[in-house]
Amino acid sequence: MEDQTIPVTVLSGTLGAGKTTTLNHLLCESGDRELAVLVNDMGEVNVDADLVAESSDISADEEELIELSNGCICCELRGDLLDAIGGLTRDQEFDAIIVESTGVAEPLPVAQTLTLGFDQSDLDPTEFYEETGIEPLEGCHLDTTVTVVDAHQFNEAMQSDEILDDDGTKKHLGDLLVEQVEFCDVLLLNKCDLVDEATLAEIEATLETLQPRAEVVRTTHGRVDPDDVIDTGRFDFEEASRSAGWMQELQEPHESAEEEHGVTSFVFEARRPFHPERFADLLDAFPETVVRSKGHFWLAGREEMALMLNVAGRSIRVAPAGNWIATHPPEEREEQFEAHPELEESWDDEWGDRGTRLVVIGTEMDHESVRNHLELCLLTDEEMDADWAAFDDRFPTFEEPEAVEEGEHDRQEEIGIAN
Ligand SMILES: Nc1nc2c(ncn2[C@@H]2O[C@H](COP(=O)(O)OP(=O)(O)OP(=O)(O)O)[C@@H](O)[C@H]2O)c(=O)[nH]1
Repeated sequence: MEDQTIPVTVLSGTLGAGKTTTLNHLLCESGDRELAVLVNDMGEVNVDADLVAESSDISADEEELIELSNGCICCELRGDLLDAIGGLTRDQEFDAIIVESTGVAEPLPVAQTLTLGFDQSDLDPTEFYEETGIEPLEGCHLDTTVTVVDAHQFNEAMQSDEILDDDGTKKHLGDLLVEQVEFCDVLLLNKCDLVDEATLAEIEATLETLQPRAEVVRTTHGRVDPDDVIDTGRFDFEEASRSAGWMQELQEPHESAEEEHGVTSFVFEARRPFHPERFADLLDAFPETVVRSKGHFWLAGREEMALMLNVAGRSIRVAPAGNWIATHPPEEREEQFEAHPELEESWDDEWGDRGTRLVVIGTEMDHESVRNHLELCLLTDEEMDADWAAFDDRFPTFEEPEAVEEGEHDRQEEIGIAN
């Protein structure tokens, strides 16, 4: 059923991608639609809000332009974001609300705040309300999440070593870029005027592989048809959380050799562990043709815990991925078998569920060579019989593996040995 409440669109995108330009275009082209906008800047002064006010007929003194400064709406300003939207829906008659995030904001926590705040999901929001003191909002719904991608900077950003600081949380530019691409309904490939057709087609193919569910729209100076990004009805939290290309690839792996503009992928699987020193060496010099890799792996000497590899451009992170089921008490193991029969089928008599499953997505990537590199990191027959604890292991040590959930970036540690 169509939601009759006010649709909210969230614009994300790295610094300078063209979010403000797109917002201005939407304000100019909104026609009969009354738009309210909410602009988030990290600094004390909201430069973007001033720019929006300057170049459109909307004014910061009026109710329809709200600034949220000195913080980030994906972190400490989550409550302020909901308060501001609550104020807009209570006091004024608007047809749609647009939220412009800062260039370092992660879209998932923003969407989570909005879906919980609007009580739009099946998740239990009680804890969230208690933590934030927020009342559930009525009268609006998260409708479309849009990521603006700078076509001119895309390849450079993916190869960049630049580290961004989002209020203490450090992350690579490529990592943030991939996160923004993987979690959205519409991708605006902006600054198309600065890039040739072949490069555009290649970036488009990468974007479609990273996020197969999103609509990709090419734009110049953010000139998008407002109907493509406002009141589209495209957002669905559960679907958005599951739709990243790497996740789909892990669920239904297929070696995609039929390349589209050189973008291909494969799943690497192994039932013996990586040698910690050789795998660390490989991550230190990971093939540049790999754009994205994600999945869990087994490191010799870490028989309690699975580790998660997260490669996005030049960013390489390793985080705990929970204890192997083989370490669980037998009754819990039985429960897992009932819930996931395939687990029992692939169970190893000696090692249980321990193993490696990584999706690897790349541009002009030599599958054989990347596969070979990974295979050479696996323990040899001789090493399988050696004392694994004696191997040189410079991966970080992690505590409390069970408590960590994928997506909780603040607990993920920069690997330190890569880059
Ligand atoms: N050539 C070209 N320039 C563009 C295009 N879109 C935006 N720009 C320019 O790129 C610069 C950054 O654009 P903004 O809209 O401010 O980017 P933003 O994403 O809001 O940036 P932050 O708020 O700093 O994160 C401005 O100088 C724009 O005029 C485009 O399609 N082509």
